Amino acid sequence: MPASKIGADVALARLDSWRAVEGRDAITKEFRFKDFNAAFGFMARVALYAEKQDHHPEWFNVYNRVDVTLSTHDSGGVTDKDVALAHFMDQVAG
Ligand SMILES: C[C@H](O)[C@H](O)[C@H]1CNC2=NC(N)=NC(=O)C2=N1
Repeated sequence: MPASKIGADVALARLDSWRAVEGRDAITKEFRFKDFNAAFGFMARVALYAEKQDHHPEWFNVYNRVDVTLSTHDSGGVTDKDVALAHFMDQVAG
């Protein structure tokens, strides 16, 4: 049973410094770290959480930068699962 869609606007009201994606029901944030090691450590921790939650980010990494987009593919938009993953990412990023 896919999670029910809440939409980007509701999700953004529960989060800090995430943004809506143009033309798609998704949320996005650019994380910056001191170096590649720190960026990859962030991705490694998030990856384990994502796997445990069976809910995975769309992300791009170059050096100390990790650009993240979250949406629930099975539900066709943003759900509570994306909010939970976004909160976890913000905690890990510090
Ligand atoms: C089969 C597997 O449970 C599903 O494909 C999961 C995997 N991870 C997922 N991640 C995200 N972001 N959205 C999904 O709908 C989703 N579905």
